[in-house]
Amino acid sequence: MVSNAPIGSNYDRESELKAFDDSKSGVKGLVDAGLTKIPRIFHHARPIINEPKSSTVQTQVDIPIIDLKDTKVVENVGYAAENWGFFHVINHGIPKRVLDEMIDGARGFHEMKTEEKIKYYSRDYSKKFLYACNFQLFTVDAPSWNDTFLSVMAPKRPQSEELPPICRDIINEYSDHIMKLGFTLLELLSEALGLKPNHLKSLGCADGLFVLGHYCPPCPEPELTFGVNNHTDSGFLTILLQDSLGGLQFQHEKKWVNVSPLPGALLVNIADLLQLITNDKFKSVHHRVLANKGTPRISVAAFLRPFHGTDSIVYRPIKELVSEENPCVYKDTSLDEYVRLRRNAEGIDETSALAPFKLDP
Ligand SMILES: O=C(O)CCC(=O)C(=O)O
Ligand SMILES: [Fe+2]
Repeated sequence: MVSNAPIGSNYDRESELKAFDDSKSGVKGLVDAGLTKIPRIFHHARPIINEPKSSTVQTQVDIPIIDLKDTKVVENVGYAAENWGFFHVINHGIPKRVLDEMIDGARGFHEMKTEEKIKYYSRDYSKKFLYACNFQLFTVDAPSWNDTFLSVMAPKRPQSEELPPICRDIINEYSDHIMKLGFTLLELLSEALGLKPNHLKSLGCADGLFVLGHYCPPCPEPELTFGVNNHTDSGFLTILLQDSLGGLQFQHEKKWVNVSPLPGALLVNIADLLQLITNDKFKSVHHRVLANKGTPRISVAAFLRPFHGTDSIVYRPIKELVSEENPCVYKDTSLDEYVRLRRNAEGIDETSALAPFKLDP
């Protein structure tokens, strides 16, 4: 594996990672302890401080806004999925109260007393609810400055007592809404592909729902790390709720675009498996979150994805989307192989996690 580890980083990294993980209090714990410099394990090999800003970030870009009540919604959503991979959705029908309570619930969880929160700290992915600092803490070259909880909401809801009381009700309510919205989006995307409305749903694109609550506490040296490392999402579709701070950027025309939060809107992005089954028609694009000095940033990402235990399922481009003019570009790809190779590719920034599955690499 290519290493992105900072030059001169010949310290006992494994021990530092382990000691940090054993504390079970995440990056929030470090900040609460009054840290003024970030630990070396968080130093990125290619930090934001080394990026020539003017040439890498586009500032004045209007990202697509999809109005679900617009008569041209199918055409609009298809255009955005093909040309941007990211779009805002408005008139989605989820009440503002639910969005606000979901952000507050995620904040409430991460700001609980450490002794209550550490009960949930785990890397046992068979659990329905767990929290950790970086689920890939030990495999990435530098972790993100971010603590996350993960709640597996479909195909089967967790038992009530598996969810923390502080956010139990809102995670359930939010997930009901997100599932409905997810079905609507999959219908629109199916139609935009010229398929029957239920096509993507019938392929299992919304069988699994993971809800992730991210918390990026203020970072004393934001220029040396990232709030969320550069990545593409691994499922089919991601629906993101973010607070008003901003910091998310995605790749468009080889530059980073800043996503200014749009109050009341949700941000949707195409993930890798949807790019694969649409034979590259829809684009799963790289994105990242900048760390910041000032205020904790909260975001909630809902992943529509396959569910645990479906590792042997094989994905391939939808046959209706393949033709002589549009030949199939992917080999048959099993979920477990995709997950395994994806892990190996972490930290190699611009490489698509789908690259190993291309027929003509
Ligand atoms: O927090 C964000 O804005 C983005 C989170 C994200 O990209 C993810 O959870 O995959
Ligand atoms: Fe993401």
